[in-house]
Amino acid sequence: MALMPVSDALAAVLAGAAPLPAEMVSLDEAHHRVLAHDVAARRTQPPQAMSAMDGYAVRAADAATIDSRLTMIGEVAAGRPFTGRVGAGEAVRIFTGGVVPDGADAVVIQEDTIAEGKQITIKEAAIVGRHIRPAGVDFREGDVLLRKGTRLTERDLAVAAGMNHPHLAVCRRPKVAILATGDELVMPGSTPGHGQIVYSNGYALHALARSEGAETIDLGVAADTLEATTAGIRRARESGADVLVTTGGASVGDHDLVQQALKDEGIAMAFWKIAMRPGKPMMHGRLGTMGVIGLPGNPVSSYVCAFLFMVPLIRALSGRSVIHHRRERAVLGRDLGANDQREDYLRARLELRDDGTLVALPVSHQDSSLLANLAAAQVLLVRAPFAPKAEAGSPCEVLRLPV
Ligand SMILES: Nc1nc2c(c(=O)[nH]1)N[C@H]1C(S)=C(S)[C@@H](COP(=O)(O)OP(=O)(O)OC[C@H]3O[C@@H](n4cnc5c(N)ncnc54)[C@H](O)[C@@H]3O)O[C@H]1N2
Ligand code: MOO
Repeated sequence: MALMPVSDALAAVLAGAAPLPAEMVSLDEAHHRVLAHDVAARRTQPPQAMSAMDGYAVRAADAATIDSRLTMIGEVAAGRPFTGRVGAGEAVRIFTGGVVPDGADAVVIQEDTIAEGKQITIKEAAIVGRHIRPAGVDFREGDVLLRKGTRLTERDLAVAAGMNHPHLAVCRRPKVAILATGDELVMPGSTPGHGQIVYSNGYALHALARSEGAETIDLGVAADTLEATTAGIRRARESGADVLVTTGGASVGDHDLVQQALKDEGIAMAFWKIAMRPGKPMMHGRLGTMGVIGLPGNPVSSYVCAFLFMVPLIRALSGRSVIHHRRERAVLGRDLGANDQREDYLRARLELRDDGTLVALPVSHQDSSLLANLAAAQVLLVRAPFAPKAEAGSPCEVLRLPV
């Protein structure tokens, strides 16, 4: 049976994944949240022309020559404007952030003056506009500086504050419930019995989902029975999860019960098995409004499929305008043989050569159980189905893994 291409599988996972409803949060809570609407400035910044330096506000024509003498008629500081007007031969003491008084068209910094009482001697010629920030030079009321779909950086929070928005409308965080399966799993720190394996997948899945802005719900590990797996699925639905991510039990073995349990619960299955390595037995469907991603149990398969499918889904539900991983160009660090029908995602190290070239060096063992080289890799090197053999130095495409 032909396996589903990765791009079709991703399109199926994202089909109908609309941004979750908006909620208002304070700026303190808005870091890394996703804007639900465009945000326009509520004020002009700076609202009036302001001094960029400490010195004297003058008429440039009066201070155009060295040793010009001016009379100081007042003072302006940030927040305390001068109400008068600067006339011929006059200067006003001004500080950084002070409103430039009427009549003045330049600021002479104090290092370029000699002050004796109210007499100011100019030691550096003034230039019209010098050291003045014109009104609106940063932004004007109504300017849209933050767009819907933006994941807010700390710099975005500062600009939102500057635009006078104490709260922002952001999309609700997706709730992602994570259910592991497997009788053989024991928790880190315990002493595994013969044939037992230490549970690891969930740690990467929770952290990855949270770093993408999801709220995660830990459904623990279900034993390899239909009852336990079904109970886990039901708890996901009761918790109001937007997405259920299962890991393990996805393949064809007698103890691989996830698909059966999902079917018994009435899943509308979109696909099972994709043309991808690692990750062939991945499945996806919908249980009512809850999206379901059934990840394979092999630790590398579980992580790589989560990175390729769960992450874009979380981004789409979060309302982000950019949801896809971006492929980068690199060159191969070693020869690779021809590929088969499965799109390959090879764990690789990334090196930056002195000439600026990025070199991707696939690790030699790509078995999907090997956690050590997953942790050591910086990128996934993507090889198309049936890609011919390729020599070291030839171009390739990589996806950077999160740091
Ligand atoms: N006859 C076939 N066998 C297999 C096929 C196939 O097409 N035909 N596909 C293989 C591929 S590819 C994959 S990937 C695996 C996926 O298997 P499952 O999803 O059923 O995963 P499990 O059997 O439950 O576990 C596999 C492996 O991973 C360990 N595991 C599982 N969960 C965790 C966890 N949370 N933390 C750490 N390790 C975990 C588990 O102990 C197993 O060693 O199927 C192949 N077989
Ligand atoms: O798809 Mo499996 O992940 O190759 O081992």
